[in-house]
Amino acid sequence: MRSQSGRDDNSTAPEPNNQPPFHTVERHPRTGPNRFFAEVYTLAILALLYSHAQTLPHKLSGCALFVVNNTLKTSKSFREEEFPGLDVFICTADPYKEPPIGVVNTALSLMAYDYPTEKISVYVSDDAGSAFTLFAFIEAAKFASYWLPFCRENDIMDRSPHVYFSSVHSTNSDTDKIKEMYESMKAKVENVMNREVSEIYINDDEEREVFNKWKSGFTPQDHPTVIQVLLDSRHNNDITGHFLPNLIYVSRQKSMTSPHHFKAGALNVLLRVSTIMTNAPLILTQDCDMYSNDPTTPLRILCYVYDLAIQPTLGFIQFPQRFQGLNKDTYGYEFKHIIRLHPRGADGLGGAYYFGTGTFFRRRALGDPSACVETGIPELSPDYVVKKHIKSPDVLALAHGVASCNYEIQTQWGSKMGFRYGSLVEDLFTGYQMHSEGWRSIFCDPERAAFLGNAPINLVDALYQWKRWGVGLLEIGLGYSCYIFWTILSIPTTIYAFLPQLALFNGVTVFPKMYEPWFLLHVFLFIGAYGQDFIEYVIEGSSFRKWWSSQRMWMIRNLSSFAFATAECLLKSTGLSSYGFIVTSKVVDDEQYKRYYRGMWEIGVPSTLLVPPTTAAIINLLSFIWGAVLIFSGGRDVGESLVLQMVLAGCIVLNCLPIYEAIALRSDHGKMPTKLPSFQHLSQGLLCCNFHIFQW
Ligand SMILES: O=c1ccn([C@@H]2O[C@H](COP(=O)(O)OP(=O)(O)O[C@H]3O[C@H](CO)[C@@H](O)[C@H](O)[C@H]3O)[C@@H](O)[C@H]2O)c(=O)[nH]1
Ligand SMILES: [Mn+2]
Repeated sequence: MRSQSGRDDNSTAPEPNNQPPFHTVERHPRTGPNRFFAEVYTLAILALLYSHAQTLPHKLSGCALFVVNNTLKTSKSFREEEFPGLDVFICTADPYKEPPIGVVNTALSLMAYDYPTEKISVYVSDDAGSAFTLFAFIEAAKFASYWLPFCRENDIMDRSPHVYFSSVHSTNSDTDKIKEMYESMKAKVENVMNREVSEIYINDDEEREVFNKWKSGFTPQDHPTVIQVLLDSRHNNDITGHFLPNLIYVSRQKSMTSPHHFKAGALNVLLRVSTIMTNAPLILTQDCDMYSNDPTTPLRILCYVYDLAIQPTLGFIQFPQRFQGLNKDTYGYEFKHIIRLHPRGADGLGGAYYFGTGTFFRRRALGDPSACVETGIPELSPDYVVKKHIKSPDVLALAHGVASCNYEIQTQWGSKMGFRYGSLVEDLFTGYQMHSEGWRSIFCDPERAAFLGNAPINLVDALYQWKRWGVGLLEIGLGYSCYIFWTILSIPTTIYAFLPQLALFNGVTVFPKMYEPWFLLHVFLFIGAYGQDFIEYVIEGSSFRKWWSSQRMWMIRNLSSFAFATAECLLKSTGLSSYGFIVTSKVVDDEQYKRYYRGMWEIGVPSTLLVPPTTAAIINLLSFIWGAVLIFSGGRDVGESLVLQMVLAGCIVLNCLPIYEAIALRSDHGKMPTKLPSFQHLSQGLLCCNFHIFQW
């Protein structure tokens, strides 16, 4: 454990006064059965290896060990003046994939937390350096002075205006008025995207001066730092005279010649800028689409932060990344295992992973930048008490300096300090490194989701997102969690999706026959993995349909995203390829959304990522039909020897039903594009099958 010197800002826990505990630790009720199953399953796999059969893909499932419950019963014992400051970091990177009005909604929902407003500072990192995003936030700052008191006075839970106005809500003249204001802000923010931020949108000289920076040669990849304090809690009040939170727009300097390290780089800039401006001991990192769904969330955090028993080593508190509007969850984004079940288990093993969003950090756990010999800036210390005004020229000059693209050269940023570089899943990597340094984390999963975001509603977007995660997991290496094996599982999955089927074409048996002793082992491994997965989904309150989507996407991801990720990593290691962070689109097209809501697959655009699943779909269907012909003509013996291959091909065919539908039965824009590169591959595949058939 790293030593912690100096007084921790959070250590002023209120007196216990015989109050109930802040939170309790319980053993998960399914710990025993889960462990037993894991042991039996491991033995079965060893038996399989022993039998020299090939590895069967299976899902590693976490052993839930402990659950940490928290309670708000004691929140009354805190005095508001004692609440620690909270710096909120919101990242955005592309105004076309992440429409500014969405980012604004996220920011407003967080600014409206049930927390002393003057203690909240919201920092927006704009990696695209977009005047549209800045413009949107200038408008949001004005709207906030109406929205925050409205939320407070009406005690509303949905504090993202978009969510509130889209839901069933009471209507009266106040609501109508504020809705009108929101709609007019939204229209302005959306209209400006179709042109540029011209004179008609600029209100005063200060704004004109800022937008002047966007003239000559300013591009998303090459531009100077822009830091704009849009709200300053010491001077800006809402319409009822209450303080407003600080709101600061930050677009770090970018240059074509300096690496920017994607989101981790953006977060590190915010870490430094915020240390200089507000230096709150608590930091919340948020993706731009993950809005707050529960205004009391920061109060829950205090239940952990103030617990003296865990405080010395507490690094971060993680909330699950939950998504709204999943409906039939076509692309398996309920993530029961990754975001709910496994972190609970990990809680009993030193702490949940960092998911990149919905995470409250203690600032000191991210390192002490002032201790770096190279910097020597006392204002960067986690213990530094900010006295200067946030808009003072000194503070702004220093903040611009630490946001420059050369600042990190020859420092420990990204290696020993802040958010870590070196993986496209910087979140998991940072959490892993913090755990290795001795920090622990806590998973907090209240019934009402603390945050909700958007999952992709397009198959190709989903596959690209998974490919990035696959590459990131491989970059981390084989040291951390079972998730690293996910990418590698693409190799056996691809083998299982093609090899037994090609053997089926030739009538060759690759699995044990029905009455052979190893047959039952295969059946157990198959039913055991799927059965446990299913039971956990259902016990956790999910539906059969969602479980089915999740297992189907597991297969598709392995054949596509993870297979490409593995290939890409191999190419990169030979110097033939490089990769970047492709931002997932958050744009919601109404037509696409309607089809998604009906549970239809949305493909529409050609992509090489679709090639392997499409080819697997066709090969499996043909081999299943051919196998049926063989069994029909060959009799019982042939049936007994091909049964496992038939079951495998049959399951893959069932999983691929939406692909057949998208190829042959649909005419809408979401169908499989006819120019898909797979058809060339497919014909090669068919030629190869014909060859085998011919040989047979
Ligand atoms: O150069 C970049 C690229 C991305 N982002 C931001 O990073 C966030 C996550 O990007 P997104 O495209 O939404 O990726 P997801 O795959 O949905 O994100 C998941 O996976 C990422 C790691 O791959 C984590 O950083 C995220 O927190 C986690 O939600 C967004 O707010 C982006 O604006 C940046 O700020 N700079
Ligand atoms: Mn996202």
